[in-house]
Amino acid sequence: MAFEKELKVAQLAVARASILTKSVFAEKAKGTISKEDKSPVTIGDYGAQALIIAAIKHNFPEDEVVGEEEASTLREQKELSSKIWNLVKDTKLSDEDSDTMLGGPLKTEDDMLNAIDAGNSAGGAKGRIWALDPIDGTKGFLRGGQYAVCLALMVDGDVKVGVLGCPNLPIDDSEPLKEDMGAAATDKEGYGVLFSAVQGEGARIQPLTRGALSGGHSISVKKVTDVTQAVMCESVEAGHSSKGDNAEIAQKLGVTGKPVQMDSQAKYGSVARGAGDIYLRLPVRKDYQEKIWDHAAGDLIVREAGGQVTDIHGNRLNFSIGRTLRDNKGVVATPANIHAQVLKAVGEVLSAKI
Ligand SMILES: Nc1ncnc2c1ncn2[C@@H]1O[C@H](COP(=O)(O)O)[C@@H](OP(=O)(O)O)[C@H]1O
Ligand SMILES: [Mg+2]
Repeated sequence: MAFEKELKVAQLAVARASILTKSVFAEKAKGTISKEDKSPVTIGDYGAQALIIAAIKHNFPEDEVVGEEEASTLREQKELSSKIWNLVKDTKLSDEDSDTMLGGPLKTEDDMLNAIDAGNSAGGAKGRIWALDPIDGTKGFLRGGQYAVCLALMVDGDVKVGVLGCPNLPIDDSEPLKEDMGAAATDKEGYGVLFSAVQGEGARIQPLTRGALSGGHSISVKKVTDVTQAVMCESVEAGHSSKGDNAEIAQKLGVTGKPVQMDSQAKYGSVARGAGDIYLRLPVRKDYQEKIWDHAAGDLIVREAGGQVTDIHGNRLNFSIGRTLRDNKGVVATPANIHAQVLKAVGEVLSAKI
């Protein structure tokens, strides 16, 4: 098996970081942190990035990381920094051997800040580079909905390993996709999954509960024989993907069900396990460049599960040109057998607008 150690480190690091984000949310849910306070997401984001980068650097010191966050403002906010440090230093997996593999907990607050800042790679087409989004779907995290801890390894610009921690998705693959799953799910039994894929070796899912990683099975997209019955999923945020265009495309395809709205790369995971079928991300602002950390893991997981992922023009997402996907516009992720049909509808609706 290729990239065995990379996969293990990524799975364990994402699991450990997911535990941290869940504990931050639990504080918020208890009311210790007020509803208006946005700091939980900041704490979760920085903390998760520190834990994951520390694990990568311990195991693969030469590798680079493209991480969404950097610590310059945190270095000025001592109180926030020490709050995050208190969580980071205590976040452990339930299995001690696994913690040891990750290099154990970080030693000092300064180590934590340096780990966060090590996510400063410019990306590109050469060498081993990890793409990391410590909390994708910030809005979802804050409202108790879907969010994801996302990590992918690219080698020479090609995604080889992808892992998505989705603490609020149901463990049961056959549970129908619902918008409010997250709100019901936080810290309840039966929720929390980890998706992973290695290029050429398929995609898997396993439960992400109490930090233990066990069990799991391979997953595949649903074989959609009648596109009118397909389940579509889209962003919650109207500013991230055009709902109007999505509705027109659905109509053109004859899809009758309402699209399921959820934040984060949980959408990619849902398509990969056959709970959702079509994920469209339709540009709202022409000048917006998608970030590689918002797509790298999901792109591989869907493709390894038998799906196809392109932009709205039918081009593969190009992760080799830096921190953004500036060569691509939007995303069309579907089971391979209906991709051409969906892409055609996307093209017809969007070209009529130019
Ligand atoms: N104008 C825009 N168009 C598309 N995506 C955007 C956007 N502005 C921000 N985003 C990205 O959308 C991500 C969330 O996607 P989704 O809507 O699928 O949940 C955000 O990730 P973060 O939540 O990590 O900041 C952010 O990177
Ligand atoms: Mg994101």
